[in-house]
Amino acid sequence: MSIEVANISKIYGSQRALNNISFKVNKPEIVGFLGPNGAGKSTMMKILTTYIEASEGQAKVNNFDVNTNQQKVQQSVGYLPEHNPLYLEQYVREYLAFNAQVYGVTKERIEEVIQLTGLTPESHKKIGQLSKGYRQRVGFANALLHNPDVLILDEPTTGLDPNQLVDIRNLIKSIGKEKTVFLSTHIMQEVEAMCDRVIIINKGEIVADKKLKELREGQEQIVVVEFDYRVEDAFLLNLPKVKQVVNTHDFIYEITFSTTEDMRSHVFDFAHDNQLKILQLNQKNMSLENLFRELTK
Ligand SMILES: Nc1ncnc2c1ncn2[C@@H]1O[C@H](COP(=O)(O)OP(=O)(O)OP(=O)(O)O)[C@@H](O)[C@H]1O
Repeated sequence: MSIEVANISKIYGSQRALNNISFKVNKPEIVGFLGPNGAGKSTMMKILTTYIEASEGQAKVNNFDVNTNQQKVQQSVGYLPEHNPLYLEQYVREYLAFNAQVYGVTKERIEEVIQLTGLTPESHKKIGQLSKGYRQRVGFANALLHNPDVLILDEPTTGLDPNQLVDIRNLIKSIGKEKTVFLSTHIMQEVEAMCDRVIIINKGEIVADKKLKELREGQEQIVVVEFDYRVEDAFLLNLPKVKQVVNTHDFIYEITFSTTEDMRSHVFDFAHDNQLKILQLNQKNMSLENLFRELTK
């Protein structure tokens, strides 16, 4: 087992930031740790990376106890903290070389992680000269330096532009084929795009632990369609298996179907038959969003 958390609590003064949390993560697996602001995500990650100690309970990473075997835990984990502490005056290679020394890794490995994280074109620059996305890549490169089995990423894509978002997501997905990735986020699309499983935390307690596949199965589906013209909601209710139609904006409609079968082709045919032009047509998996709203409100 890569991560094993048993009855962990963390108390700050009079506040219980984590309350009796238990979960396990296998290898290879990408698990999204999802929760609203202040839910306790970073606190849990800091405990797993030995930055802080839990008040109660036990946690193991790569079978090493975070309290009694901190060094082994640190060797097993690559950590990308929420506020990545980079030295802006240092050059990319200089920064990585410094940390490589700490871990005792080779120069070849530095070049390997630079390549792996797509840093090559920017690797001659000072960290302060890099865009946010590239700084994030430096954080990734740093977390990967010692080739850890477990990656703990605290909100790895916050503040990235859509292109960099896609690159970093792809990077995480490819890493997750071999390693354990435990990443926190409060963005549901992030979980849907990358994760095998989601653990939802609210006010320091786990409120859901589910495989994404399970969530997708047996649930309803929403198709978002934009026409070039206003359509009566009631008219769209003639679509097969339709449950609800909501006109969310101008000519944009969210149509809920009580099936997991991809209904976009039916919407397309419907538009064609009724001389409507489609300006956008997307499938939205609402199950995670519904679950999140229900469990964290
Ligand atoms: N060092 C600290 N001292 C006191 N309270 C703290 C400390 N660190 C965190 N907390 C509190 O613990 C709770 C959980 O915080 P945490 O940072 O773990 O949440 P989070 O889920 O990561 O939030 P966000 O999504 O906003 O980053 C919050 O109420 C926070 O104010």
